[in-house]
Amino acid sequence: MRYLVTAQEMKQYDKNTIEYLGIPGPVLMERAALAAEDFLKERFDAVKERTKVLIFAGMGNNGGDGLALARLLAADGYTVAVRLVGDPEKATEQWKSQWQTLQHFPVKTDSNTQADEYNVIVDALFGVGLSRPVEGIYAEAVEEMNVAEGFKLALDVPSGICSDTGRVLGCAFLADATITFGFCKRGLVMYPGTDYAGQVHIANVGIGPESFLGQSPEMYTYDSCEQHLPDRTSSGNKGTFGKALLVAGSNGMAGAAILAARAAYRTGAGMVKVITAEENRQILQQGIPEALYGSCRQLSESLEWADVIAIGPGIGREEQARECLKKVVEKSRKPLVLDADALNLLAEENGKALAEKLHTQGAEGRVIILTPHVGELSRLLAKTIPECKKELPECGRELAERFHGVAVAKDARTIVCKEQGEFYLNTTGNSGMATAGSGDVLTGVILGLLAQGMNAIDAAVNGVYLHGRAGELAAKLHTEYGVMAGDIADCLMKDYDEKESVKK
Ligand SMILES: NC(=O)C1=CN([C@@H]2O[C@H](COP(=O)(O)OP(=O)(O)OC[C@H]3O[C@@H](n4cnc5c(N)ncnc54)[C@H](O)[C@@H]3O)[C@@H](O)[C@H]2O)[C@@H](O)CC1
Ligand SMILES: [K+]
Repeated sequence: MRYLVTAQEMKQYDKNTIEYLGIPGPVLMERAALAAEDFLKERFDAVKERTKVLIFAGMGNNGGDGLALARLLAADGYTVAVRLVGDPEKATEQWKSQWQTLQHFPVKTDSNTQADEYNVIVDALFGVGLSRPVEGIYAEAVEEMNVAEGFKLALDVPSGICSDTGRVLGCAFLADATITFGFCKRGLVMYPGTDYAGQVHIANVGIGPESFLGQSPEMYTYDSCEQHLPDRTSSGNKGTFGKALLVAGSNGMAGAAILAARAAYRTGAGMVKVITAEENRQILQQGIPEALYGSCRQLSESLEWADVIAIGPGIGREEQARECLKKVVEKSRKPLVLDADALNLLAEENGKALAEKLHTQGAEGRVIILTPHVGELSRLLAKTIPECKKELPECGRELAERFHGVAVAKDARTIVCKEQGEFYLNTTGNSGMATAGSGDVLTGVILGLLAQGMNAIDAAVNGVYLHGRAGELAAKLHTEYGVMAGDIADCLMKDYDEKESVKK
């Protein structure tokens, strides 16, 4: 598990480390600079004589990190120059102290440096203290760094990237790599910040969980399959691994049902039954012979049969779909995944009564997982799409609260939200997954995990992780251009090592 922190959280943890744990600020800064030095030495020690480093330093402690790095590199024999950007009179105390020390080292600090004469550019303009758009001399400095040739390293956060959202404030440094201190900042994994950050390295500078003092970060991610999948009993039969009911596919939309059913099986469900339009019967049975088939008339008895239910992929918004949704809500209390048109139906004026019922059921303990993309989320919350995109965690949480369930807010960085507690931000996947049917596969994955007895939050978190990971494997085979939803379903679990619970 990897924490993702906001600027405010990071500042609080800095403060706690210094004031409560008693580790002085200059020690933290020194460790930050040492980590950055190690990072550069690993890459450039072999060509030290030819390496010329130019560090752009702002007037805050990020600039202070830059000054400390300049000193360490110079002491180690590197050719180093520092370009100050801002008014040193207004610099922080730690910065001033670093500046004093730097005067004893062979570092060029006049303003005549030309970025194109250096082959390593370090951005130490702003870190988590960035508070407004980058303009004027700061924007000019960012522009100069960006057009320069050579390797580009950002300290803590690329200047201009909002640590909390990944948004560009004015303009931003385009790094090859970012070395970030203490904890990974949210903006380094969210878009577009992640593209500006390049490769992200997290340096331990002595700020750890001990510094939380009861206030752990609100967001986390996973970097590998470290999270646990349901145990598989060797003696289990198909009943052991759960009976999953999938209500999917109106006339002409059999593909959605096939994709979701295949994904549920690939994730480990014992039995999958698909309730779909009569017209889809043949194509469904050819497309996925492993699945049981049922018509909409058989929904009530199938609800009895099932352990878990998903409804939505390709159902459309016609009367039959509305009838099915009504039955699923009114005649069952079993764990339920709601996706696609099931969500759109709930957002409609005449879906409000059903939404109310679900809210009550959620409060009474029914497991409810909603998997809206931003458009569906905006309809459900009666907000605009830009509003939802801008505040995806908050909007996801609002939806989770509304249904007393778990909301999977799908975007390039999908966020899993509970009513309270931390958010999971997913970092697996790629642009190849923005393709028709990809969401149907995710619904199947989550359904498959629920069928095996996983709780709602674990099924949602693991589901989006595995779905994204399958997308990465599919892109290896077909490139991001060529990935189709069926490829994602086929790549599910392909690199999962049951014994190690990590990527092979
Ligand atoms: N507190 C600590 O002990 C540690 C801090 N560290 C470094 O310190 C950084 C945070 O330092 P600070 O809090 O001083 O903040 P920054 O150095 O990120 O920048 C803050 C300064 O920039 C100004 N500023 C913000 N946005 C601006 C804009 N768009 N245009 C012009 N000026 C702008 C602010 O008014 C402030 O003076 C971290 O990112 C990290 O690099 C590290 O040394 C690790 C330990
Ligand atoms: K920076």
